[in-house]
Amino acid sequence: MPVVKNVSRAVSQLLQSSGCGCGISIVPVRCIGVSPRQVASDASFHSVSFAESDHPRVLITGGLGQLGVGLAKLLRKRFGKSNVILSDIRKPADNVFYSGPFIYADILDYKNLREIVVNNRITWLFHYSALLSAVGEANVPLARAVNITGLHNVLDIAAEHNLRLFVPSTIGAFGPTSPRDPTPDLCIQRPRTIYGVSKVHAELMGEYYHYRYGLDFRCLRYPGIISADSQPGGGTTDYAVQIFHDAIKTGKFQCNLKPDTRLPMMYIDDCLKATLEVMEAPAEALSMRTYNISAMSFSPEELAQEVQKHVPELQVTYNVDEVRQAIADSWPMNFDDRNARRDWGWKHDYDLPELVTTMFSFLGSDSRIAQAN
Ligand SMILES: NC(=O)c1ccc[n+]([C@@H]2O[C@H](COP(=O)([O-])OP(=O)(O)OC[C@H]3O[C@@H](n4cnc5c(N)ncnc54)[C@H](O)[C@@H]3O)[C@@H](O)[C@H]2O)c1
Ligand SMILES: C[C@@H](O)[C@H](N)C(=O)O
Repeated sequence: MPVVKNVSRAVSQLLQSSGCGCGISIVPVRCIGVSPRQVASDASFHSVSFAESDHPRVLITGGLGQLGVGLAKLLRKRFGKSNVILSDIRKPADNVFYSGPFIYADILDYKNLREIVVNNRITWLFHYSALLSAVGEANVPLARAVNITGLHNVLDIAAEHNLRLFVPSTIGAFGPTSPRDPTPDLCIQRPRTIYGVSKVHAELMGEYYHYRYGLDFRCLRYPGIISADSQPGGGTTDYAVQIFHDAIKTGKFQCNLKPDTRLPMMYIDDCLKATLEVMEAPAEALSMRTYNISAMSFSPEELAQEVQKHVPELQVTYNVDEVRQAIADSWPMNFDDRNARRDWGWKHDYDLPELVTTMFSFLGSDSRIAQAN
């Protein structure tokens, strides 16, 4: 198949000349065929001005979840609206659809994904599609397909087209035999969820592709992320978002984790800032390809106390979900992120009091139960 050979040779030469230094960069090109699908072309986002071409051309997969829309907003501010394409398999809300390019992309459809990357001349890919910890345990075959098979598709396309690839990992990539307080970057990782297993797999595969094929793979292990304008997608740390909504709406919150369950957490702005920073960091600054990032660590009772400073009438009860509790009990309590701070200057802005104040100012604490009564 001459086309395959030529592409393989060309990409290989490109990688070697980009100085990955490994000298064995035969990219894992899959059989190139004619894709049955054509991505609808949108003249406004295919015509790129000279100035815009200086910026990366970005694709975000799984972009309609808790984190993707915020990431698109941040990247569009930096690289221009038309240079950042949000994608998912779900239908976007009007405000998302009209805020910039959106495209359907199923990461399990290799050809469709490749076509999007080629047609839109993508150079950076943020791979956000995943099933999180609790929903993953409820549907292991689907979690395995999306989190592992989907990742394989993304890795091959990224290597084949010389993309810079960001894949988020998680505190969930550690397990009960990892040191939990604090958890360093490099230690034993034996997670007990399909989510955690798939994320360790992603870390290892990404690093393998980096050393084997020169793929510019970058990965951060996120703590539980807290956001005001987007809902979490079925994880163990979701309670830390729900408490704000319930405090405002009903003044009552039922927590599905025990009061003293301590987990690393982060406000979304810090998470997205770190993601952009590590993607923009010069390659020579990165002594590793997968970093822990940390901001704060708290338990439900500590979060409730801080929330009660804003909503003193909040009543908190506990009704433990055994699946989520077992997951939380196997995860880090504190994250050691010294390597990120040293290598590329990571620094968080939000501790617990700032997080809670920011959440209430975003959600409008004035509209809390007092008004509903
Ligand atoms: N939110 C957190 O607290 C947190 C913490 C650590 C790591 N992460 C990681 O960050 C990433 C984004 O997290 P999130 O909270 O936005 O997740 P989310 O569950 O809210 O969103 C995931 C998105 O993936 C999409 N998806 C599912 N199957 C797909 C498929 N076949 N093709 C394309 N898209 C598909 C879903 O429609 C959904 O919109 C994930 O990889 C997650 O593991 C998140
Ligand atoms: C921690 C993270 O990966 C996600 N919020 C979960 O709880 O599954």
